[in-house]
Amino acid sequence: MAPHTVAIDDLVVQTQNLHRSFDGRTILDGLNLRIARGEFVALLGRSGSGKSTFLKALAELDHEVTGSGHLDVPENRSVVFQDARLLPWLRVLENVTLGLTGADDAGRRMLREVGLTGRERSWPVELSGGEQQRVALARSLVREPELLLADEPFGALDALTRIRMHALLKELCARHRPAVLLVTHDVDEAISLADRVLVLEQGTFVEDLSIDLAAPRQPDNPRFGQLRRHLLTKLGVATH
Ligand SMILES: Nc1ncnc2c1ncn2[C@@H]1O[C@H](COP(=O)(O)OP(=O)(O)OP(=O)(O)O)[C@@H](O)[C@H]1O
Repeated sequence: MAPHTVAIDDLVVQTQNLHRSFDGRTILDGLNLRIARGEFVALLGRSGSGKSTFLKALAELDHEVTGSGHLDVPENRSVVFQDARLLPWLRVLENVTLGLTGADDAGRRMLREVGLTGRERSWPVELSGGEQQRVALARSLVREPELLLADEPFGALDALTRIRMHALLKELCARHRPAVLLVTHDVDEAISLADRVLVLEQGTFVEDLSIDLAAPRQPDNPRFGQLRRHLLTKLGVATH
């Protein structure tokens, strides 16, 4: 695997030799990663390979991660999970601006950006799963984070909604420019969205691939197919 070069003064994430084990079982085995400002990185790996464990380490939600090196992540970061995790007793706009003072206008703008103008006063329970995830994205981006950590954010959505959400996330990232670490099990999602795709296997990154594909990234493009086959092979899936 060729090392990925990133300008040293423009790093948003830097991990050195990150380790995590559970009950004597090594899950992260000395991971080194650098993510540059505004870079979109997708993280693939088989179920149980440690993707969420790695994301939790970057979110500083796991204080038992060890390593002889260090973990640098910005304070201003947001996390989005597979379930929107909205507070049911707060209206949509209040969910977006929770913890921020004087942010109603920014919250309304964000809700417009995610296509939810007119739903500011709705309760979360009145929204579909896709709409709730749009609110979660608005909540995460209204803070203009330097780093957006997303753990299978579209995993629970139907295929059509997922494609719409991909387009939305691309648009939002182009406007707000956070660095992104997107955990996904969906190879096409990774190729469609990311500048760079990592594959985690047996505790280490076995691939760090730049996606050299111009927009629009269509799955029927031959180069898309090549990248898909390459990544599936790295994931141990036979492609004939
Ligand atoms: N708190 C915990 N206690 C014990 N084992 C854990 C804990 N969290 C994760 N693990 C184990 O670590 C391994 C990696 O889990 P993790 O959730 O990071 O995988 P993943 O790649 O995100 O999987 P999936 O794609 O299925 O979500 C799994 O074997 C899991 O059982």
